[in-house]
Amino acid sequence: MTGAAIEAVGLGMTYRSRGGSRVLRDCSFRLPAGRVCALVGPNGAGKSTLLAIAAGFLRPAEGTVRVLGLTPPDARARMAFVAQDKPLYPQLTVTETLWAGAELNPASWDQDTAERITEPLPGGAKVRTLSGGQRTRLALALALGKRPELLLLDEPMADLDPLARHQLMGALMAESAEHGTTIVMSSHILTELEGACDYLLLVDGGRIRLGGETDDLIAAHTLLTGPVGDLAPHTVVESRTTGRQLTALVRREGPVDASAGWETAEPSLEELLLAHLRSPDAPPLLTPSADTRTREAVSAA
Ligand SMILES: Nc1ncnc2c1ncn2[C@@H]1O[C@H](COP(=O)(O)OP(=O)(O)OP(=O)(O)O)[C@@H](O)[C@H]1O
Repeated sequence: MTGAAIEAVGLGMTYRSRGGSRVLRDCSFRLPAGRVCALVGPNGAGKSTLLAIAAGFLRPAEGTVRVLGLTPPDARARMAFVAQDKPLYPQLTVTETLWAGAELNPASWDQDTAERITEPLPGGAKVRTLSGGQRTRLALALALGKRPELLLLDEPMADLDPLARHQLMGALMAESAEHGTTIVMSSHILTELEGACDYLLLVDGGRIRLGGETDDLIAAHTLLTGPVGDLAPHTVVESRTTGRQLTALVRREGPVDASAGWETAEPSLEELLLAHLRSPDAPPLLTPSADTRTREAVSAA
């Protein structure tokens, strides 16, 4: 699949009850189709708001968002959204919920996939009697059964036990690999994302701080440890000194000065994210595939 699954330009959002203060500001990014994207950021960063806008449940105050090349409401039939509170009909049973999924999505419904996900649940159990994790399983079954091109998941794994998390993560990965489904998954559990997601969006304070291929974002950074010294010309994300010892995360602008006596290492995903979260003034970084200006520049040339 080619093209963008999501393309946002200058997205801004306010909630009236917050007196007009911005919860998203000037968010511009592109998520190429077919990627499994981790949406990370601290509590209150704006992740759920961003997902709800992409799903067409909220209208942005500023800017535009295109989903699968369409406005979010027009793209709804081709995407699925599992919100944090997993809204389901409490009076329906598990089996009836899947029937409803089939009725609502006659053209695309995949009963086998949905049943594979709900397999451990008793079909006759009413939704209102299910545990939080069991409801999550059913909500994911509905979403995957729809066979969407884009799957938006807001903290999907938070209430699942480790085995269920492992199994459902595997099902999501298989779905993406087999059908090219784009998946966006918000989470605070970095270990769950590290091996699974090949794309990353870091939202912090309503802004996009990092966006792009996880490997490329990691590779653009270097951890330096050694004697205190001049870090120019590199872009410093975070630097700490203890006595005469320096620890810094930088974006390399050319080779690292061999005479400075620094040891260099590639940061882990966690080190990369934590350094950015501790340094809100570090400049944002979008790889070319995530940068909406790249295509404008290419088409203008
Ligand atoms: N319905 C609402 N009305 C008013 N303010 C809201 C509403 N929903 C979210 N907010 C505010 O918008 C900001 C972003 O919230 P959002 O839920 O998008 O963050 P998040 O990154 O998903 O957080 P978390 O990781 O805690 O789920 C927060 O300051 C929150 O208080």
